Amino acid sequence: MAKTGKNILSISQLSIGYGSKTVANNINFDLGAGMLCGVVGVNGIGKSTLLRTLGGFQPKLSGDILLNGKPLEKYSSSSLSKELSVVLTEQPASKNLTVQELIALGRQPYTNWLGTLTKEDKQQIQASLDAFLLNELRHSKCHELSDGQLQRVLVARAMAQDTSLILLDEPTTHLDLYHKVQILKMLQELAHNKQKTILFTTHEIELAIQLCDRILILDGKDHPFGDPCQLIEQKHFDQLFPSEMVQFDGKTGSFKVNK
Ligand SMILES: Nc1ncnc2c1ncn2[C@@H]1O[C@H](COP(=O)(O)OP(=O)(O)OP(=O)(O)O)[C@@H](O)[C@H]1O
Repeated sequence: MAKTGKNILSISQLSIGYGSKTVANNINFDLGAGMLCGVVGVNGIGKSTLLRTLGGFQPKLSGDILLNGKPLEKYSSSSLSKELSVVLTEQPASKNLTVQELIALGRQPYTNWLGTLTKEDKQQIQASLDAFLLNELRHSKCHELSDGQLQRVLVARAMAQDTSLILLDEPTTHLDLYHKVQILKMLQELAHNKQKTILFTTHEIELAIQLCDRILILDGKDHPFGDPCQLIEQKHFDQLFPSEMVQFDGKTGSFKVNK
């Protein structure tokens, strides 16, 4: 089960955007160890912008991002790589690497300048191969993999990096329903069993409701955050899409198309 306690990620009064263009402001939420959190919202509302800001790829406009109690901008890139791993939608640059080699790259923050893998590094790589069912594929080249297999490899690399926070941008894109559920369940297990804090953007709202411990709804106004059941009770999903087309059914936690 997810644990509460000390916050791994603490966001207050955060504004995100590009130069003079504010994409979203007044974002507030906290995540403890062992929590799986989905970020949902309509196209263009700012999910990827938030993820890139939390990952340190672009500056915040204002507000506070605390990672393990320390402002994100105070981390050096080498110390940040031991606290935060990011899985983006882009394909890996080195698709000629084998699955095992790509996952081993997750150990880079811990290896010496020769890149020598210690016993602990090798154990972490093996644990990541096991957790994401990649043993049989360990010697396959990444360019030979299906989208679902590649996504598992990318998340396994983040697991090998062994950071307290893992951010993922749309990890279920291009996957069929079975493989969407598979990857989200693996993320849930990683969060709950290894006490990782995991935040991902998604359009799979119904799956996020079923599997996440917390959901952040980017709605262009208040950005509700909380336990999925609580957000349903407070009717926060009802306004997400224009009601003439799609309606949310709070009893089933699913969306229905108006015929
Ligand atoms: N590099 C950029 N410079 C300026 N504006 C940008 C840039 N990238 C994105 N935007 C704008 O920021 C807003 C939020 O985009 P973002 O990609 O974060 O939304 P999103 O919720 O992830 O969308 P989607 O669900 O379609 O992936 C959009 O209006 C987009 O046009």
